[in-house]
Amino acid sequence: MIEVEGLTKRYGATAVVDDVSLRLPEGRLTAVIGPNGAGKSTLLSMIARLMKPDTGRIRVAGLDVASTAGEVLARRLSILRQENHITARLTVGDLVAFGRFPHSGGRPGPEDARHVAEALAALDLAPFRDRFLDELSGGQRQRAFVAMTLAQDADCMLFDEPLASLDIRHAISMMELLRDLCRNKGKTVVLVLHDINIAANFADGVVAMKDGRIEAVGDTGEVMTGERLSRLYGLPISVERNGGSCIVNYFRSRD
Ligand SMILES: Nc1ncnc2c1ncn2[C@@H]1O[C@H](COP(=O)(O)OP(=O)(O)OP(=O)(O)O)[C@@H](O)[C@H]1O
Repeated sequence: MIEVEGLTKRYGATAVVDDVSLRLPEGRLTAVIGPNGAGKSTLLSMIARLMKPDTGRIRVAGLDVASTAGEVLARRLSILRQENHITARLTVGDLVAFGRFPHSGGRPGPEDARHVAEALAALDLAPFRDRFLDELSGGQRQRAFVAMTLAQDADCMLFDEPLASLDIRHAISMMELLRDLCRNKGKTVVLVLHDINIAANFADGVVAMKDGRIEAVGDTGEVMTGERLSRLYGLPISVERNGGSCIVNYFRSRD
């Protein structure tokens, strides 16, 4: 469970996250959607204590994020940010093993090795284990960072645009993997998504943000309506539901 209360972040006079309150229950996959600059990354960064809010409180798995020791928080919460630059020359296996640091303290045991192997296999990366990160394609590198975050095995996992650079097969398989982690292991997964079709088809719940505020929050079917999405993005959008699947159609804003 992630609980956010009255969270605000300002740059000068502009509140880029403006009095946001949210409860994201455990065992659910929540997509955060909204236009560029809506405040999605800022919200995730504050939840993960990478950025200090001006006001507000955040609790993750019952822990107050502002006052919990780093090593305790890192076992409950992981985040993968939008941009990941690592200057050291690391292999995929080394990177994913870093995810175990909060558990292993730098002295990995069999349990750590198991998590690393599982994360590599889940992200289709076993053949790349000994490759250096700068010898991978963009999508392979992105999958390696996601594998590192999974290996951390935190209760709550935050991902900022995890599907960036992924082909459609890997994107779908990553969403299935994250959904299974929620369903079968009770994880709480929150991810910023720009692909609203994928959000509509995989997320249990959606948080729609614009101008630093929550425009809508709730179950995916309630939030992802043509009317709401058109207003959110300022573009004509319709949503078709067919059995269990959902198609979001975008129209050109002019001829
Ligand atoms: N250091 C900063 N100084 C001033 N404004 C900033 C700073 N960092 C971010 N912002 C502004 O905060 C707002 C929210 O940014 P944020 O990255 O959270 O948006 P986002 O919804 O994640 O956008 P995107 O979809 O483009 O990734 C933006 O308008 C951005 O320009």
